[in-house]
Amino acid sequence: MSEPAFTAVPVLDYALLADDTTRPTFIAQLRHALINVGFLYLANPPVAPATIDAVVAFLPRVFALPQPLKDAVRMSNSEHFLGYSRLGVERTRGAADQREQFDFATPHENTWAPGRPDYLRLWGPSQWPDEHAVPGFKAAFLAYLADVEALSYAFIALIAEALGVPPAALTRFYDAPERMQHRAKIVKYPARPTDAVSAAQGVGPHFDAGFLTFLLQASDHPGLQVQNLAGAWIDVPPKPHTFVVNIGKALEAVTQGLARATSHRVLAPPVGSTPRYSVPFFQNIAQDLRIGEMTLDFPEEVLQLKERRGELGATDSVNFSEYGSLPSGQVTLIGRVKSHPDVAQRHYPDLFRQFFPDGLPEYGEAY
Ligand SMILES: O=C(O)CCC(=O)C(=O)O
Ligand SMILES: [Fe+2]
Repeated sequence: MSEPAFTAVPVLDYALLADDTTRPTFIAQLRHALINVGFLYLANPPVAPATIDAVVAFLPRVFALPQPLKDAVRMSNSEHFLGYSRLGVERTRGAADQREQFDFATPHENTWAPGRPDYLRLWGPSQWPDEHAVPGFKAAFLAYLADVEALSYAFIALIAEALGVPPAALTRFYDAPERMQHRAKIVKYPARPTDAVSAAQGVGPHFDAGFLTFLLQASDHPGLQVQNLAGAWIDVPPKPHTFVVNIGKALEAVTQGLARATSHRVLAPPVGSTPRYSVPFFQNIAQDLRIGEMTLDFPEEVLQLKERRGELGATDSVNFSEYGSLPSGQVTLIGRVKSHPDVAQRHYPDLFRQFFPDGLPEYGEAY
């Protein structure tokens, strides 16, 4: 008998890990969520509420900065695709997303040198908004990043345990922590305008890259949806004091599809709504790995759970399918080029021409 397609995203309580009698329950729930859902809520995560609240309180203020201050840190300044993107400039599945965002990352000095692969230019310093205009934001966000980064490493060890492999089977996909960089962004989804039906795409259907995503739904708005095994869209409404955790395409690839990368999207808030805010954190893997050559061996009883999952229905997401053939950094770079053609045109002109042979897609002024 195969697993029925899920109709809700499971909630896992991190507090269960603190006690040896409840820990196995968490691990079993995690195994189920990885294999049959690809998404979970993590309640009571080990990130202090004050650290989260500080970031949440800043969000409306950062987006309310005068436009010239936001444009001063525009993403097209950055070969690392870090910085500010105006509403409508980002694209998913070839259509414009209706969200405004700042991409940041954990601290990292770029060491790319001419002659080395282009994807090694992807990691580098963030562009922070003017400290005088939002005093304390940078410090609050860096504190948040550090805690979620630590959680992301702790969580990958739990995933190894849930799938019956030693932690090193997964941690070998990272460089030394000081050589890694992980990204996070703050996102604002304004209400959809009255006159445009197409503007309902907050972000179109997609998979995430890398290993894990930790998403903070930072306002009380529905809109996030995930696609179940049968292809139906399931709501993932915000739940206080939780992160939403999902699997990236790289983790799916190295686990031979045991851990599912689940297709997801965000619908823009309805006409007249206040804006929705979110803060996704994306855990990367080392850039120069060809993970198609690095799959893992799993215990037979775990592999059988995959068999029981049955056939996967078609999803609406198509991105990051190149992990089998290209270095991981190149896969990420292609994703960035497709999402941010304006940035690519400026910093990666050859790749830009490859993916946009007809030039910049239409979205108002070039940026
Ligand atoms: O804003 C959200 O809730 C999800 C965003 C997302 O899926 C992404 O940026 O990859
Ligand atoms: Fe996503």
